[in-house]
Amino acid sequence: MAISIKEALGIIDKQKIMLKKETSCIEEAVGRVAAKDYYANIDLPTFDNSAMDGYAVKLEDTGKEVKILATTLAGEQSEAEVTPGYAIKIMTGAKLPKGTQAVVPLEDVEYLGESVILPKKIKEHANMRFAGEDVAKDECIIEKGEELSAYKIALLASQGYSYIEIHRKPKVNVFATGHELKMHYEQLHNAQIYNSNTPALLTRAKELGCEVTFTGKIEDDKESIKEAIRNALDADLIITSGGVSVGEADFTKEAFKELGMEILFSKIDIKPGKPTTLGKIGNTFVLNLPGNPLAAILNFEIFGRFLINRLKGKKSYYFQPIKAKLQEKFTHKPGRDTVIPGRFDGEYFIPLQKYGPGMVKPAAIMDGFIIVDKETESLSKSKNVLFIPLFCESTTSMQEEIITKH
Ligand SMILES: Nc1nc2c(c(=O)[nH]1)N[C@H]1C(S)=C(S)[C@@H](COP(=O)(O)OP(=O)(O)OC[C@H]3O[C@@H](n4cnc5c(N)ncnc54)[C@H](O)[C@@H]3O)O[C@H]1N2
Ligand code: MOO
Repeated sequence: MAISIKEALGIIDKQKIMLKKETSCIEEAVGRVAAKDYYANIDLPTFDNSAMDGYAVKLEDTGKEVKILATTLAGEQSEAEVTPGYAIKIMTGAKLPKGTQAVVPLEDVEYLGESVILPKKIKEHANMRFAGEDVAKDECIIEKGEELSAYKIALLASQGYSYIEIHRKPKVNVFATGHELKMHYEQLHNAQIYNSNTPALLTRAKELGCEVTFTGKIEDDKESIKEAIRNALDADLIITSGGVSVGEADFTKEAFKELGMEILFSKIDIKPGKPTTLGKIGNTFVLNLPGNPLAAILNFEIFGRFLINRLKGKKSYYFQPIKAKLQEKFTHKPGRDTVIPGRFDGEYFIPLQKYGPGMVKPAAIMDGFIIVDKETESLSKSKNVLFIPLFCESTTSMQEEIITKH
């Protein structure tokens, strides 16, 4: 019996995942997932310091002439103290001398040689940066399960961390069977087609942070397929496409079955992709996607991506859709929850004009998709839809307004 999309995701959610760890230097850890919590070793800033090149002063000297007592540069520890009638010249980032109540920028004073005249208004604590105002010592800076961006790596570096414990990349093995398939570097003969699914799944899994292996083209007999599966069982996930429906001349399904694959689900109430199957042999997950290219890709984006995020050890692995408006009224044949690929222009979701399950181009031009509920017959223009993006970087071919105004 077919299960719903949510039930299928629920099954993936409940799986116990065996996560392995490794240590990496922080610069190599971008895109990886932290395997433990990291805490601040020091306050940031580490000491009170100046935000401007200027003069450290007392507030009571506002508008007065003060003598320049000393100069302090970044990296220096000044012994001098600010007292009434005196200012200490200070550079950006330099430790604030004792007694500082504000820093006045160089350009705001009248320079008289050995003294300066301060402005008529000085705010308490102006241009002063305080220890711990950015990061407080002992606060958690990276949580276990967080994906490491370049800027989280900067945060680790600012705390003196050189190495970080991360989860191992999920190992993914991608498979191709089907005697009509040729690789793009081979010669096509009558009624043959190029295998576009394997390159799609290989590169997308890589893009999502997996270590990917391609088990070349396998002979279309059961023993060869079984041998290839046995060789791939050190992977966390084997992905295949094709041979999941009811057609003849496909041994993929049988080969997995004979190797003891436990079926987690085998039919989903989804269009396209009803035959998408997830199983497990030992600790290796097996995702059998439909052969139809768009069906394979859309189902990979829903179930494969979700599973990979779990295999990466990410703590936030649920989809976070973007609320978009539907550009035009949309009609839908009720029956199955349906995945509609489309574009997102920052405000509107625009379904693609053509998107048959056997097509390749729609996946290349979509920004993401919406999933229309099986009982929904139509969605009105401007209706809010839940858009699931493929990529988060939002760019366009035309220059757009980027400044927010009142
Ligand atoms: N009588 C029925 N026929 C079909 C049904 C059904 O329920 N009853 N389901 C249809 C649906 S839905 C889909 S999806 C496909 C799924 O079929 P398979 O997963 O068994 O895939 P194949 O038959 O091997 O291939 C389908 C289609 O995709 C092309 N293909 C396969 N692999 C690749 C690849 N690596 N790169 C590019 N294209 C590929 C293949 O040539 C076929 O055109 O079955 C429907 N039929
Ligand atoms: O449901 Mo199939 O998976 O149409 O393409």
